[in-house]
Amino acid sequence: MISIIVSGFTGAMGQKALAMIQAADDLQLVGVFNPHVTNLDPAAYGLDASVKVVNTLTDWAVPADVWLDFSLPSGVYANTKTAIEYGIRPVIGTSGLSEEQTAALQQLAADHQVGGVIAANFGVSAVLMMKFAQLAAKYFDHAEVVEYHHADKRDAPSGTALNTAKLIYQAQGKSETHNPDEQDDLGDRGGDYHGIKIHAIRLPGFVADEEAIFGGPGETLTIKQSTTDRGSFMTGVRLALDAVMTRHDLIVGLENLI
Ligand SMILES: NC(=O)C1=CN([C@@H]2O[C@H](COP(=O)(O)OP(=O)(O)OC[C@H]3O[C@@H](n4cnc5c(N)ncnc54)[C@H](OP(=O)(O)O)[C@@H]3O)[C@@H](O)[C@H]2O)C=CC1
Ligand SMILES: O=C(O)C1=N[C@H](C(=O)O)C[C@H](O)C1
Repeated sequence: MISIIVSGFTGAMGQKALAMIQAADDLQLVGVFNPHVTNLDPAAYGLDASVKVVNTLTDWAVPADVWLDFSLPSGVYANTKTAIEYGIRPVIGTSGLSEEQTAALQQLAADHQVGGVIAANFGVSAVLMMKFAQLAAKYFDHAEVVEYHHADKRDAPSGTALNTAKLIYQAQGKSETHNPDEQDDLGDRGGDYHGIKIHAIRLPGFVADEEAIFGGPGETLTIKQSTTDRGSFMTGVRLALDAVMTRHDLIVGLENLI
């Protein structure tokens, strides 16, 4: 039995995670966390009386095997740090951790011998999209990333888009160059990660799509994945929940598990 705390439990992904845990015989929900909730009665959220509802990280008092986090970029670092300090294995889906924060958390996890996973995307199609983009980047000097998300998404670019740009940059081994005469009066050319432009679309109707577009002399290559149901992320979450039980390091990227 794996005991789990779900952080960000009132959100879209938190709710999917609760449903997945409640449907599994070998997973047990022991706590939920959101600093903004004031009602600490589990019944108010349709949860079993044994589940602790917590709204502060101070003096964390709910022991668990795993801290599953789908919260917000503003809170994810403190949440993960607290989990590790209390010996709770972090499985982090929340976007927005910087490279410095990720490195600091990996060091903290190593110091405490706590296993964990940080994954920009738990979807198999997105993980493959990133792997294929990494491969294509060796053959193309120019790429742009486009991500399409639901209108409620609070952060931009998506963690997946940023991670894709990072992988492309690492594979190319150099920053991309652009037409020096380019003019961008309205910011239409998007965000910039070492010259790789990132464009973020926010529209109702989308769940999460990401694409990497490569261009070379006389040809282009588009690698695109589409998420049509958040339930698809739960396959990867389940993989991570099982994996962290036997790991003693903090793994970054689901591709390093599958
Ligand atoms: N890795 C992956 O595969 C996926 C990752 N994500 C990422 O997961 C995160 C959540 O996405 P989504 O569920 O759609 O977003 P939502 O905005 O629906 O949910 C976020 C929830 O977190 C709560 N919250 C706010 N601050 C904190 C905090 N410090 N600690 C704990 N909970 C907090 C919010 O409460 P309140 O409303 O009161 O502020 C809200 O209920 C995002 O970063 C998103 O990018 C999403 C899908 C897949
Ligand atoms: O907010 C979302 O919805 C998603 N967020 C993650 C991200 O920022 O990459 C993963 C996926 O794109 C869905």
